[in-house]
Amino acid sequence: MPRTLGTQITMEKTPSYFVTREAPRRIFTMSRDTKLIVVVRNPVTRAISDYTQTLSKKPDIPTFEGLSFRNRSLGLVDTSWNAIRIGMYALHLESWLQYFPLSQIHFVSGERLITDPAGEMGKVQDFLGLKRVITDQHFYFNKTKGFPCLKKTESSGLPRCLGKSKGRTHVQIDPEVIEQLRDFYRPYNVRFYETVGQDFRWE
Ligand SMILES: Nc1ncnc2c1ncn2[C@@H]1O[C@H](COP(=O)(O)OS(=O)(=O)O)[C@@H](OP(=O)(O)O)[C@H]1O
Repeated sequence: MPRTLGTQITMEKTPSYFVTREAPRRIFTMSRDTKLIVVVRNPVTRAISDYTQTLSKKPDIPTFEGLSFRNRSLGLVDTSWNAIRIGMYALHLESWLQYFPLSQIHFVSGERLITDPAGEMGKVQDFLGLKRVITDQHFYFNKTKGFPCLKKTESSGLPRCLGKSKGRTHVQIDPEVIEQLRDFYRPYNVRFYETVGQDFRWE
């Protein structure tokens, strides 16, 4: 971790920590005061996004429909496939709660991060105990990108959107498979909402 002054906070971003079994203990051992931020989105959309990203790097992989099930006609979802397993948020959260209180974990809605980036960033700043510096004035909706972008960056003063790998057009998936996955995730989602005390309204 980089060294910081007393007036600074260190931030580190590794999406895989949330689903890595040893991560909570290791981070707790390093600093029990660490604040954790997790961006969560509808696990079905997340799985399709994950698959779309992998497909762009390895075009020969099997279909999403094929990878999602151990036995599709029996509705047996393959929970060993990472794209599926990662979205079982309630399970992963349990490991973190063995070390960190819920008050030290903040969940950002991936959906609201797109529809209301300033609102979500406002809550992140509050959670970190920072003055709300990032506001609505920092964002604009870029029609070409189809996502909110920054009006200007600190370094160049120019507008900046996220790169091509963020906000790809998703692969078309059989609607029946989407329905099966929604059914699969529902109990995990409900348990997750109950644990964090927030309904993300994923349907
Ligand atoms: N402002 C803005 N611009 C572009 N994309 C945005 C933005 N806000 C959120 N998102 C969503 O971020 C998704 C990609 O983030 P990831 O977490 O998958 O990235 S990574 O794991 O760090 O590579 C990406 O997912 P996909 O749409 O599936 O590509 C976006 O939906």
